[in-house]
Amino acid sequence: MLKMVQVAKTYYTDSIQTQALCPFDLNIAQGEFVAVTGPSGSGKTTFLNIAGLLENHSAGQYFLDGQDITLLNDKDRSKIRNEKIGFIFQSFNLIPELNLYDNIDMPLRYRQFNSKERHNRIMGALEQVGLAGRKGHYPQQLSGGQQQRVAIARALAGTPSFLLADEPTGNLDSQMATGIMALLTDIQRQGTSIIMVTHDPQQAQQAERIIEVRDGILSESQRNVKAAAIA
Ligand SMILES: Nc1ncnc2c1ncn2[C@@H]1O[C@H](COP(=O)(O)OP(=O)(O)OP(=O)(O)O)[C@@H](O)[C@H]1O
Repeated sequence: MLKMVQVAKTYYTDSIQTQALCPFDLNIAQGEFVAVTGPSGSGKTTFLNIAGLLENHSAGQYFLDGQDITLLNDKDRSKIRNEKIGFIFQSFNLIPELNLYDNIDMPLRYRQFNSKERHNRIMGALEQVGLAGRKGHYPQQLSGGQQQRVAIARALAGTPSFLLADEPTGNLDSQMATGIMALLTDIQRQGTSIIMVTHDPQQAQQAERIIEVRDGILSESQRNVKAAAIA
């Protein structure tokens, strides 16, 4: 599904070069749950931005579902980003002026779905996160955990190849965080791959694979046999 070959990232600012990511190879298969950990400034966000096509890599090749992303222009990259990648952020990133239904509809409007198809996708996703009854409510009428569920529904409604989650429980108390982790595990078991950046070692342990980033170097600890066995 996702294949990176000798991908690297260097930032050039004035006369300063920062090698944010050293060349690495990575394969992630359909349905895998991968946690990305590492200290502040190690390169996690850079990795996530490259995987999510929000930033260009400066070397190497990135294949998504067999397609070489490296060769695409900005317009085609945006299209693939919208169709194949679902984003979940620490701060939910819902639009306060829109109700839950319309929040989920927003990215679908950029796709070629008719209104019935969009409706079915929105309601299906809301049901999956247990909030179908709240579709007319606004984000501020929901708890933090519920808002993150809506953000997950928004990501799922587009049936992406994978979800990219950046500290998805960073703004939640531990009970809500547990609920969100259970939901993500459920989604992964249904076949959607998840790549999740987390500072929380306990959360990382719930993934099947743990990638650690240190000073721009990616390394993978042994497959998490326990999580894989439970899955
Ligand atoms: N736009 C940029 N221009 C120049 N350097 C950058 C840029 N973005 C990131 N860097 C540098 O690249 C390195 C990796 O940064 P990155 O944000 O990926 O780390 P991180 O692991 O996500 O950190 P945190 O956990 O604090 O968010 C850092 O040295 C950072 O200063």
